[in-house]
Formats: sequence, structure tokens, C-alpha cells
Amino acid sequence: MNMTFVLFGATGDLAKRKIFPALFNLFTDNKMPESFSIIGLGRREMAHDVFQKQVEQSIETFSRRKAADRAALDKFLGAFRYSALDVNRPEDYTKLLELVEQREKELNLPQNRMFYLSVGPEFFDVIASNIKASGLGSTSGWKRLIIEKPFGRDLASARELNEKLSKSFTEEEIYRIDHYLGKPMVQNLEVLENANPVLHALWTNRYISNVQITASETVGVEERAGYYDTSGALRDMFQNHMLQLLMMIAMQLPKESNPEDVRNKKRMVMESLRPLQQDDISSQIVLGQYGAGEMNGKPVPGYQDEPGVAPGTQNNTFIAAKLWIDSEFWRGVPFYIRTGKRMAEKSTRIVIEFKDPLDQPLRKVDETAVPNLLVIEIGPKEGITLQLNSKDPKHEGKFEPVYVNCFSSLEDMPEAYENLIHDAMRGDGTFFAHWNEVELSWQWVQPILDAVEKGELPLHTYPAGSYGPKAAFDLLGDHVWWLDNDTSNKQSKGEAAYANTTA
Ligand SMILES: NC(=O)C1=CN([C@@H]2O[C@H](COP(=O)(O)OP(=O)(O)OC[C@H]3O[C@@H](n4cnc5c(N)ncnc54)[C@H](OP(=O)(O)O)[C@@H]3O)[C@@H](O)[C@H]2O)C=CC1
Ligand SMILES: O=C1O[C@H](COP(=O)(O)O)[C@@H](O)[C@H](O)[C@H]1O
Repeated sequence: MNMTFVLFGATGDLAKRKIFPALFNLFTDNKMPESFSIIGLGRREMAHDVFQKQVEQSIETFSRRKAADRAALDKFLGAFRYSALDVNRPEDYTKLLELVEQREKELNLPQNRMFYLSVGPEFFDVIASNIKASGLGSTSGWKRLIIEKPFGRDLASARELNEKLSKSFTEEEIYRIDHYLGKPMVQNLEVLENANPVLHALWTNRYISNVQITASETVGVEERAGYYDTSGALRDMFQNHMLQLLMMIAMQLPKESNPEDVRNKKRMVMESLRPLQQDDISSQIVLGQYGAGEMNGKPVPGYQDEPGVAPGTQNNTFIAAKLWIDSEFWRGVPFYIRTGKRMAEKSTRIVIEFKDPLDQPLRKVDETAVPNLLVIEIGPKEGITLQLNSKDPKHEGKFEPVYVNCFSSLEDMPEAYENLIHDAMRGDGTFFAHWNEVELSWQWVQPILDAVEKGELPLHTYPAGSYGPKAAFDLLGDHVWWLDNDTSNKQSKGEAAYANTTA
């Protein structure tokens, strides 16, 4: 669908590292519309060709695709124009509207306008209202708003922001980015469950013992202390990405589903999530902060000594949680979630642990038996592994874990941002966060924010380079976090073998 793409924050980090490369990759994959105009915005004055040069540099540095030839690259860059705009100056929007209309005429484009807000969240609402007031939003075609995270910093501020945005855009026109929903393996979850009868049949509390969702990162706070020190793992990762993964793995879709079904089923998961009671918070939530430690054999400072963080900061860099979904499918199955910075490995994965056979608990018969695990690797590797028991080949009467796995061999997998921008251009909101989901997520998280505010939750220190504080292992009771290579904690048998199969 031919269109105009208006990018607020075109001189920023996200535009450079993700958005321009994503647009270019879509262009080289013939996924951009036949005809399109892209207008970048920032406060400083800049000539169109200087801006085009910046876009070219970003593509050279960050794009997974190279231009077929100079002519192809020039065609892509030729679509870009730049306009100086301060979000608070109405006259800058009038100037922008003139440029948008001029390009629509030149390229014979319908008035389909996509507004991408790659700017700080404090600007989301003023931009949306100025789009409306200036007439930019009065189109004879469609208009859409892509909005970056964070969407609020608690329940009240998220509601307030949503109310303000809804004065200029309808819910169907708002595309809230959660880049985890753009990851190919996350987009594959529905197919994995629904197109494989063997998995579909087992996808209930009858056969599943527990579900574990981990997003561990090796990086620390990097240069983002200003933002992260007032956000923490709870707001930065848990409220959005981790709860979205929970919804995606727990929703039960009909055989043939549409975007509306996905939204409804995700909402139903969140509505069935057992609310945190005041007395249960400390037994269901563990917060941590990294101390000094070692990464790749080199010493690294603790969070408190990172540049830019407030002295004595009590900000969390790790969270682990135990959640219950009170639905007919999941009643009695604990969902364990953890995410943190400066952990031992970079890995986002979902592990589904199946129950032992009811009449013959294998582990009691033979200590060497392992539970069946379905491991869904979301990143940085993408793949699926099934852990099974086999009879050991030496005939010593023992079990041996074997692994059925497949890992993506596609060298240049589409990036999350490509998938999401492509979906938004096609008007497909399946993999965007609907307001209901965002509101229900904040609702679930709010008691934790309140407890943190009142100093009611302990903050556990963990050494950089570890798998998190001990309390996060104790949280699981009789269960264990699978596939960590840290032998100081309760560990699975067979994990080393698993590591070998996926290396
Ligand atoms: N960077 C990342 O990896 C990620 C970023 N995000 C989100 O994306 C958004 C952008 O982040 P990022 O690119 O890192 O931020 P940057 O600080 O790098 O860029 C901010 C952009 O906003 C523009 N800007 C700032 N003030 C104004 C103003 N008054 N009027 C008009 N434009 C203004 C800047 O333009 P100029 O200074 O030229 O005027 C710049 O282009 C944020 O919401 C962030 O939370 C989300 C996930 C990851
Ligand atoms: O949104 C964010 O995500 C990244 C982690 O993303 P991933 O795709 O590398 O798993 C995280 O580092 C950052 O703090 C957070 O804002």
C-alpha cells in the first residue's frame, strides 16, 4: 500500500541502529510498497542530502543486507526528505504537512500516513495532539501511529497516556511496539503449538509441570543509566517483554485465528493471571541488583559503581517471579519468569517441563532419568529442542538424555523491527501490544511497584556473571531453573549434554 512514513526522532539512536536498516532490508526484500515517501524529523536544521548521507551510513553499519547496486541504493535514499521540527512548535507541523503533501503530489501517493514516534515518551502525547491539530491526521486514506516503549511508568501514567493518545488516534490506529513480539521465534509460537498435533495435545495442565521464561543479558546498564536507574528490570523488561512472552505461550488459540482472536486470547490470559496479594509478594517476587563480578574472565564493576547511577541506588537489575494462571488450561501450573542484566549468558528462552508419567515416576525408578523438556530458544540462537530419555548404549541399565533439536540455519533472519514495521504498513496489529494487554500488565505489576516504593521488598545482590541471586532459585521450591551452567545452584542432569547439542 503506497504511503508516507513520518519518523519523529530520525536523528536518534534507535532510528540509526534499527529503523533505517529495517526499512532498507524490507526494500531489498521487495516488501516496501511500490511507491513511498519517508520524512525524517529532528530539531536541528539539515539539508535533505545530508540526511540521506546519514541514512546511508546507518545502513552500511547496521543493515543485514547490502544494496544490489548503487542505483538500488539511490532509489531507496531518494525517498528520504528531512524537516526540522520541535515537537512543541505548532508551526513546525504546518511546515511538515506542506512537505508531506508536496511529496504525495510528486509521487502520486494516496494520503496513507504512518507516524513513527522514535522519541522520548514525554513527547508521545504532544506529538499525537499536534498531528491532529495541524491537519496531518486528517487524511483521505489511513493514518497510523507507531509508538515506542515505554508506555507509562505505572498503571496511572499508562492510563493517562492512553487517554491522551485516544483523542487523536483510535485503538486500531495505534501500534505499540514491543520488539519481543517481532522476534521470529515468538511469531512462530502459534504455529508450533497449533500445527503440531503432538504438542497441541500436550499443551495443558494435565501434562505440563511448569513453564519457565528467561531473558538473561550479559550487558550491564551501558550508557543508559539516566533511563535505566529510574526504570529497572521490572519496568524495562518485565512489565512489557516478559509478560508479552507469557501471554504468547499461554494463550489457547482456535485452529484458525485472526488478529482479533490473538488479542482476545492474550487478554484472557492476563485476566486469568492471579493478582498478587500483599502477603504473597515477597514469596512470589525476587528482586536483585548486580554486584561486582567477572564477565569472560574480566572483572566488571557492580551496578552501584556504574557511571551515571545514583549513589546508593536501590534500583533492580534482576527480577524473578512465580505466576499462576487460573484458567481451565493452566490451573496448578506455575509460570516462572526471570530477567536480568550482567548474567552469565545472553539468552531468551522458554522451557516447558512436562510431568512424569502419573503411574511411574521415572525419577524415582532411576535417578538418571530427566524430565521431558521442550526448549524454545528465542534469541540470540533460534531453535527448538526436545529433551527425551533413552536407554544408555552401554547397557548399564541407566537412562541417558537425548535431544531432538533443530536450529535455524538462516544466516540473515529478518530482524524484529523489520517484521513489525512490515506488519504495521500492512495494517496487521497481531504482534503489537493492545491497550487491554498493556493496562492489565501494569495492573498486575502495580502491587510490586508499590511494595518497592514502600521499601517492603528486599533487594538481593548477585555477582555479575552469575545466574542471579540465590533467592531466585529458592523461589522455585521443588522445581529447578533448567539449562543454567552454574553448578553452584540446583541443576538439571543432562544440561552439559544439552549445551553441547546447541553450541
Ligand atoms: N535506542 C534503543 O535501542 C531503544 C529505544 N527505544 C525507545 O525509542 C525512543 C527513541 O530512543 P533513542 O533513539 O534511543 O533516543 P535518542 O535520545 O537517541 O534520540 C531522541 C530523538 O528525539 C529527538 N528529539 C528530542 N527532543 C526533541 C524535540 N523537542 N523535538 C523534536 N525531536 C526531539 C532527537 O532529535 P534531535 O536531538 O536531533 O532534535 C532524536 O532524534 C525512546 O522512546 C526509547 O525509549 C526503545 C527500545 C530500544
Ligand atoms: O527493550 C529492551 O530490550 C533489550 C534486550 O533486547 P534483546 O532483543 O537484546 O533481548 C534490553 O537490553 C533493554 O534494556 C530493553 O530496554
